[in-house]
Amino acid sequence: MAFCSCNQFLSSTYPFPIFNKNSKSVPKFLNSRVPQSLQFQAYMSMDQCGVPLTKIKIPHILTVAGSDSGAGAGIQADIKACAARGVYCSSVITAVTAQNTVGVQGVDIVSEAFVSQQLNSVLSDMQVDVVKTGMLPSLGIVNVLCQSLRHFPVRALVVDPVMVSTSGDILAGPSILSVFREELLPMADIITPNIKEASALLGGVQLETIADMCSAAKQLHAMGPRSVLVKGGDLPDSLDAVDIFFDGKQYHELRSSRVKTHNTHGTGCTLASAIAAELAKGSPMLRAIKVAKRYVETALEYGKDIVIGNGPQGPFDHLLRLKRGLYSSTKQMEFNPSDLFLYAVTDSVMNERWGRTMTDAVKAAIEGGATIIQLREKDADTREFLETAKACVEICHFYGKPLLINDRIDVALACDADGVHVGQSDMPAHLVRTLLGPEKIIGVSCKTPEQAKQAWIDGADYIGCGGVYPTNTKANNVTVGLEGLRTVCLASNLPVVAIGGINASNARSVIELGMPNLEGVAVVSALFDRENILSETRNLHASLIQAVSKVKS
Ligand SMILES: Nc1ncnc2c1ncn2[C@@H]1O[C@H](COP(=O)(O)OP(=O)(O)OP(=O)(O)O)[C@@H](O)[C@H]1O
Ligand SMILES: Cc1ncc(CO)c(N)n1
Ligand SMILES: [Mg+2]
Repeated sequence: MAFCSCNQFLSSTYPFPIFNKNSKSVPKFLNSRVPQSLQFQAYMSMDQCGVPLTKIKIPHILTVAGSDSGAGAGIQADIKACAARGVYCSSVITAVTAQNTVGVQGVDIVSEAFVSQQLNSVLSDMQVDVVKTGMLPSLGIVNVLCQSLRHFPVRALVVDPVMVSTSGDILAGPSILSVFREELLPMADIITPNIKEASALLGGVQLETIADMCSAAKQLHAMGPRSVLVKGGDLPDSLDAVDIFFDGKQYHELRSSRVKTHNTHGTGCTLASAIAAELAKGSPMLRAIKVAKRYVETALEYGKDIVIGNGPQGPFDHLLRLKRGLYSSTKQMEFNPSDLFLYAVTDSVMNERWGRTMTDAVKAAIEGGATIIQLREKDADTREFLETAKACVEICHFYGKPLLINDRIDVALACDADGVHVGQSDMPAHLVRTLLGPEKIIGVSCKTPEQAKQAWIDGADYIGCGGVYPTNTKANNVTVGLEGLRTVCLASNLPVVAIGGINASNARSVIELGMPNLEGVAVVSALFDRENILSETRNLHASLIQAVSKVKS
């Protein structure tokens, strides 16, 4: 059945018009023979491409700020901070700066008419919750912004009164001060000046102590904003990063440890965007500031050692990810279905029985021909498991083999494993994919065609199917047999690895099923509950090679 396009969809229950409300055309199918109530349900639930029309209002920040070509501050910082804090961010650009870690080499101011046009485009259409302002380089731009805000009121306004970059370059001159004081500040729910900006707004008073910051916050509050945060990132001789929040009644001293780093370019823009993000999610002001400050501190800590540029003040890591590559000895393994050929699943109880360490067992299995390792740990302490997992990642990567973690997504993330394997009662694979991201390898245990189809929809990379034969390794495990394995392979769009009671003598029957997407066998006891892992793995590998060549011939 053909359905009409998205922009003809209007919901009477949704508080905002989601799609083009000017569309007057009546959906064609309303004239067809399908009962109208059914048509409406179908219409409500999917578009012409079969895409579900789920109505979710995303918190939306509009940043009105300047572009920083070095991308540590300005619009670029705002968008990254909003992405990190899980809100949508649109952007009205007021100026384009040529800027790097050394300083600001040039500024090109966008005309007020074009700033106005951008504001109109976004505010007239996109359901903005909170506006956050940064660099507002001309009096005209501040004026058109105030006009737009009066015309399109939003839930909250966060004003970061950007004037001077940390490098000392002027981003907005004294000409804007009067319109700032008279027009913009009284509309703001919060203003977030740093020490220099607070001083400039107050006509040049010196601010050197926390008491000075409190007094400045009070005087700025008298100019009309609902609350004031004076930021102390540049407070001389302060061991902590101290900010003062004044809500008109009470002062709050917000203190965090000062991260020892030169990578602090853009902390102010980032803090203001993160405050806006929390407000858009519904937090009250003080809570929004505390969360935002904690986020800035975490991001600074995370990015304190990164090197970008040669200047005195580098950018940091808004998404807390850049550092990852530096510490892992090798990059994430790319998944190849042939990795499933001889899939070794570890068992620490068996290792104890034979008096060996996990790392020795993993090493022996790989040297014997294992093509992928899964660490399966049911009882160990998390900390002990993590340490073992880290050591095993190193070994596996040394040999160029992927390492997966059974069940424990947290451990997989913490040791930067190549992926995880989950069962039907563990976390659903689509959530695992969300948590681990697009690169990691995800395997799912499936016993039925339905489970196999779901694993594919959920974004898994492979299916583990079993128990093929009865096994003691897993209690109460249903044996699906070779026939069950065949059914799952036939139903699956994904590569399959067979598991359950497989060893060197019966592996051949599994391979001889001849299913094109059956890539290999997974084994526990046949390798690890034996005296010599190396020779057992070699044997199994040889049997598999033999079986495959027989199937091919
Ligand atoms: N080294 C640091 N460690 C922890 N927090 C810091 C550090 N430097 C700044 N901050 C915090 O970052 C936030 C931004 O304050 P800051 O005074 O740096 O703003 P700013 O001067 O406007 O920044 P920028 O102009 O670089 O964007 C404040 O909450 C401040 O306490
Ligand atoms: C564009 C821009 N906005 C704000 C700041 C303040 O950090 C900066 N350096 N550059
Ligand atoms: Mg600033």
